[in-house]
Amino acid sequence: MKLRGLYAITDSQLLAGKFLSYVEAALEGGVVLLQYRDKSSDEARRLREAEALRDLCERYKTQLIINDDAELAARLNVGVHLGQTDGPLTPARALLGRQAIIGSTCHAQLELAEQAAKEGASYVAFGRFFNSNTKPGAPTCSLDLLDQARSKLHLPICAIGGITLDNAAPLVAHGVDLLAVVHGLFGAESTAEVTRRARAFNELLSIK
Ligand SMILES: Cc1ncc(COP(=O)(O)OP(=O)(O)O)c(N)n1
Ligand SMILES: Cc1nc(C(=O)O)sc1CCOP(=O)(O)O
Ligand SMILES: [Mg+2]
Repeated sequence: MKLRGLYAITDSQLLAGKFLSYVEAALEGGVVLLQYRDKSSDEARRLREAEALRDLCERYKTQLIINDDAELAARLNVGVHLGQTDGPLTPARALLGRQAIIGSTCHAQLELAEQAAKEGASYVAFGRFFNSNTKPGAPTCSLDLLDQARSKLHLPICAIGGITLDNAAPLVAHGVDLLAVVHGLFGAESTAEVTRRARAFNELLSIK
């Protein structure tokens, strides 16, 4: 499966009271990957919500990725995204199997991406590129790093951090395959606007 397109990431605060309707609106707009990102320790709610997202993703033929939690991903038979402090890639790959999508946060460091590639990552994520409402303190990353990454890596490249429809085009021009977005998608005023934005992000990546 080619990993190219909009990568929507949920935010439990931003989506409070409209979680499934906004996610479904994004899927309607053609999201390629959907990440369940919930930083709480409410295991029961996390399982319930992740199961609901898995069922929705199955209907829309979208791949679900769980943030941080390889065990939960294994339980649901979906992918996982791991940051530098979320546990090593190699055991996660062994747990989830060869087909699973496993993403790795590489901040602005090419060496981290090369290491992730060796350890079996399916894509590498760089960021943050712009001011982020969701994670204002994340380290920053430049477009130059994308050029180096594109020439050295043979994996899909994901960009994250403050991405909106107004600032995403240069990322695509510098070789990004996946645009990972929270606020620039789910900060919309209505479900119709979420769907419109999702389609427009994919059009930037020449995906209709
Ligand atoms: C696609 C994508 N890229 C980067 C991150 C950030 O992961 P991490 O550094 O582990 O931070 P948290 O998201 O866990 O706060 C991500 N989640 N997704
Ligand atoms: C979860 C996350 N990780 C980042 C990184 O740079 O690693 S930036 C970020 C937040 C992305 O949300 P928004 O699209 O609202 O900025
Ligand atoms: Mg993490």
